[in-house]
Amino acid sequence: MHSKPSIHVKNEVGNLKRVLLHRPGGEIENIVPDYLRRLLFDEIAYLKQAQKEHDQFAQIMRNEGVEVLYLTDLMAEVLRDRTVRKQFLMDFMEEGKITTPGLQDALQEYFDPMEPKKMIEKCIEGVRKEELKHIKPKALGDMVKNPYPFYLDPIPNLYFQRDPFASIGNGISLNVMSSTTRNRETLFAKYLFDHHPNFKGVPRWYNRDKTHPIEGGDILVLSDRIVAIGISERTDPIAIEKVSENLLRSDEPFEVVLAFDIPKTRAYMHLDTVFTMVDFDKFTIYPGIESPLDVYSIKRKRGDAFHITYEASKLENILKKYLNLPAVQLIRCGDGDYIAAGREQWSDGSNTLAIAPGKVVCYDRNYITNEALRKNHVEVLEFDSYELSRGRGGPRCMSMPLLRDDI
Ligand SMILES: NC(=[NH2+])NCCC[C@H](N)C(=O)O
Repeated sequence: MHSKPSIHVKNEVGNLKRVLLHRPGGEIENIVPDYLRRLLFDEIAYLKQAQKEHDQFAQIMRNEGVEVLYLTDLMAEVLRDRTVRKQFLMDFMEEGKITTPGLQDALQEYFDPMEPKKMIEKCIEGVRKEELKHIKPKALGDMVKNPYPFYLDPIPNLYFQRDPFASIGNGISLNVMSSTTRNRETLFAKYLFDHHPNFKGVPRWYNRDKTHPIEGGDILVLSDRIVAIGISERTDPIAIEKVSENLLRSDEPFEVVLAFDIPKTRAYMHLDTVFTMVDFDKFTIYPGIESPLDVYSIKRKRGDAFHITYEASKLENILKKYLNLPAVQLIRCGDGDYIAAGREQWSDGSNTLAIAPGKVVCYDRNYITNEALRKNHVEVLEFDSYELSRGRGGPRCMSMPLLRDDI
């Protein structure tokens, strides 16, 4: 048992103490129009501006006393160990579909002189064809010509640190991503939790060797008793059941998992694109998912049995009942206006990151929703959002809380 756990997240809104980010880098400049869709982007983004915005986001949190960690720094520490570095590269190549021996050797040679930080950045950025000069063909696959411009694909969605793993209580769900392009992101998380001295021994409620996908944007820790998980385009009910079983059987205080069945569409790919918590009794919600919204509760009964119940009641009532509150407030994206709601949801107006009860970080472009939040006595800290928003994710998607105060 740890004396001081490295993961402690028992709610969505308690004072944020430590957060994990990835600052977008060269991978953004390897997104080309032909592969936009497969890379889950809708537009070509301008990196310099995206980095400026990301730095503003990090600075807002630092100003509020949050310790900001970067994935590349932690991974560089992990890769200082030569054996781990070697194993990581093998795994990374295999998952990047580099399986022919000539190409494997050439890539190994290419990465070999690099410092760990440089190597990890390069893994994320992707490796273009012209970067590898000397490939000694050893198999048919090394010889055939292929017009695809990369040996290793870029990983442009890594700045959405919310998704590859999720902190729940003192453990994590090490996720299986629903797309090939994002699944390599979970390898970084695996190496972090397997090998970084600060993260060893953290319990896992799910693991990346499983078959059914679940992504962190669907997981909301509503309280130390209640976790909400979206059944979405990205998260399968079978994965939700598995996480629930492991979590509810553990010695964590969690008692109920609420599964929210949201529409399976790109615009609302995760629960946190349509529903986030902004205070202990306040939520933002995109009105397009409200009625009907099917919610199921998963509870552990005596012994080892689990009960799954359809919650036949309005969302407000379900939240009141499970969070033990006399009232809850739902604050609508676009302040309830149909056109504004659609526009602002598309740029993640409902995707707020709470850094304290009633204090959230938001994109500045969603000014109607931000005003609605303020009207409802929520403090909103804004930053620029021209470019980061092109990746279809907002402040919550871009951050993985590692430590939060209990409420
Ligand atoms: N937690 C989130 N809502 N993440 C948004 C991820 C956006 C990313 N382009 C994807 O499609 O996967």
